[in-house]
Amino acid sequence: MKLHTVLQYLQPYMSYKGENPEITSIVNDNRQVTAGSLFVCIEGYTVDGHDFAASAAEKGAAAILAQKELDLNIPVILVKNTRRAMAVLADAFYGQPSQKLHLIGITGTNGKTTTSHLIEKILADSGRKTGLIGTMYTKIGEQIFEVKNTTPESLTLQSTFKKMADSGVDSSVMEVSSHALDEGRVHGCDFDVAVFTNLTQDHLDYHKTMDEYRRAKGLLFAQLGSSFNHERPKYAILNADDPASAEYEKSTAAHVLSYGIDHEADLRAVNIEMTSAGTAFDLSSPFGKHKVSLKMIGKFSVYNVLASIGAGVASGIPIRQIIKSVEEVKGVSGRFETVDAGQNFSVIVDYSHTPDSLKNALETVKQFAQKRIFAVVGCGGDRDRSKRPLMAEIACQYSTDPIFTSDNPRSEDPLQILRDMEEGAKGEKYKTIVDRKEAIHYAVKNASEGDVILIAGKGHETYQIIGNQVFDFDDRQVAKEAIEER
Ligand SMILES: CC(=O)N[C@H]1[C@@H](OP(=O)(O)OP(=O)(O)OC[C@H]2O[C@@H](n3ccc(=O)[nH]c3=O)[C@H](O)[C@@H]2O)O[C@H](CO)[C@@H](O)[C@@H]1O[C@H](C)C(=O)N[C@@H](C)C(=O)N[C@H](CCC(=O)O)C(=O)O
Ligand SMILES: Nc1ncnc2c1ncn2[C@@H]1O[C@H](COP(=O)(O)OP(=O)(O)OP(=O)(O)O)[C@@H](O)[C@H]1O
Ligand SMILES: N[C@H](CCC[C@H](N)C(=O)O)C(=O)O
Ligand SMILES: [Mg+2]
Repeated sequence: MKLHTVLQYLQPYMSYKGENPEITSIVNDNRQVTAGSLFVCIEGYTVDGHDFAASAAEKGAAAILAQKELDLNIPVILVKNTRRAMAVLADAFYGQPSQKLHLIGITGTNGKTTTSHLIEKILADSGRKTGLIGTMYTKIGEQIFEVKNTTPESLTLQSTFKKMADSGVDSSVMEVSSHALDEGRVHGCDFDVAVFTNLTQDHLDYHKTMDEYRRAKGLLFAQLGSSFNHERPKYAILNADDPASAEYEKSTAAHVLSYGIDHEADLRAVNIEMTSAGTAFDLSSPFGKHKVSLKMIGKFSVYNVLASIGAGVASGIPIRQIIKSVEEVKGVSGRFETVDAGQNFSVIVDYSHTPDSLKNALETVKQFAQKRIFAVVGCGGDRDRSKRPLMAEIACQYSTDPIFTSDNPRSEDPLQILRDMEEGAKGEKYKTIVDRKEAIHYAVKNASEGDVILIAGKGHETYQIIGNQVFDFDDRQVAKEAIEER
């Protein structure tokens, strides 16, 4: 594509009449520059991409997109906001691929990964060829690719959509993080269905206040197309039991389908019955009443299933078929996953890393624990500090044997993270074991018949980040070894 062609998409932002080289790729990392690249300089949170412009030019970049003057011997195109311009160019360069897909976005503090997998299964079972983008990986058909972020930046995202469309994918499900909405990583994404799971505390290191966090998540609904294309209707699937939904309903022009348990909703679960083997409920919906019998447990699973049913209905799939699909799901990797090595107590590995998800997980455990509940809990470093004492307090309140340990300390001192946690547990009985492996072994060694151990925070993760080193670490594996050692 010629530089002038690429730039025509930025006309509202700039005018440029210089050279017109061929643009072979658009990148925002100088390490990815090859001959003919357009290098986009992003002012980041840790470094300034403008500092890598000279290196990009040396590596053969054809042009630079910047928001600061740069003195280089290749064309430098100046715009006010490179992140925004990058999203516009990404969409154009890859041929507006999201318009070729039935695109479903999911936002909310907890449940995005789980819900996205449920929706993917519903779509796949109905004969669609699916793609998925989220915390664990990107999936194109059956192929799996590693990811750095839950929601990638715009260039990666749009190139992924193009790969999906090129390989015959017709429907794609993605997690949309609040960071991505705030940074405009999803600008240009033509969502057909936007799903809201819930809003509780997390990420206040980034958003500062709950109001700002709520506003960021709301962008997904505000940005759903505001024109009524009746051949391709847009839907917002909102949680009637979460107060933020009222605001999101006001901010979207899309059709709204609500779901809930405690409040009136289009899709409502009533008569919920839970056992340690599963959850059954009656679904009332505009399409009649249906019995649903899940293999997953917990009230939160019912919410995720209701949200997925909403997305399925909004995707034109018959409700009976949707129910059949969700009834088959055993669970999602690292989410309330049981570790079974023949022991006479339960071990559950879960990805709860927020106060609300930890409380939900422990409340669910309480329903079938016969005696003690061990909660092995840590909090991530370089993340919202204010959730640490809250999570510690919840661990003390909802378990009999709270064990505070490390999650991914990242650049922080693991002992300081534990001290932050301990602030929330004053006067309570708990144990602190900084080494996660030791903490898991301690719980396993001390558990007896009928007890439950919840190992929270790292779920599917197969690593632990301490300082800037990444160590192999898998809670499920470590728990298994500990059980075998008993
Ligand atoms: C705080 C935050 O949102 N950071 C994200 C942000 O990074 P940044 O803007 O700070 O980038 P930077 O590292 O300073 O680099 C600036 C520019 O210089 C470039 N660069 C940098 C180094 C170099 O040698 N050469 C070079 O060209 C970079 O490519 C970039 O263009 O933009 C990057 C690209 O989109 C993200 O990968 C990065 O996520 C980091 C890894 C992160 O930890 N983010 C977390 C907080 C996050 O976004 N989490 C949510 C999930 C939350 C949830 O699900 O609960 C997510 O969506 O992942
Ligand atoms: N609907 C829900 N409401 C509250 N808690 C939930 C819900 N669904 C799952 N959880 C809890 O939250 C944990 C994380 O779930 P999941 O990975 O699906 O969320 P996520 O929103 O994708 O998280 P992340 O923001 O880290 O990507 C689960 O392990 C479970 O304990
Ligand atoms: N998406 C979340 C995942 C947290 C997982 C937890 N294990 C941690 O490292 O804090 C985040 O980036 O904040
Ligand atoms: Mg996720």
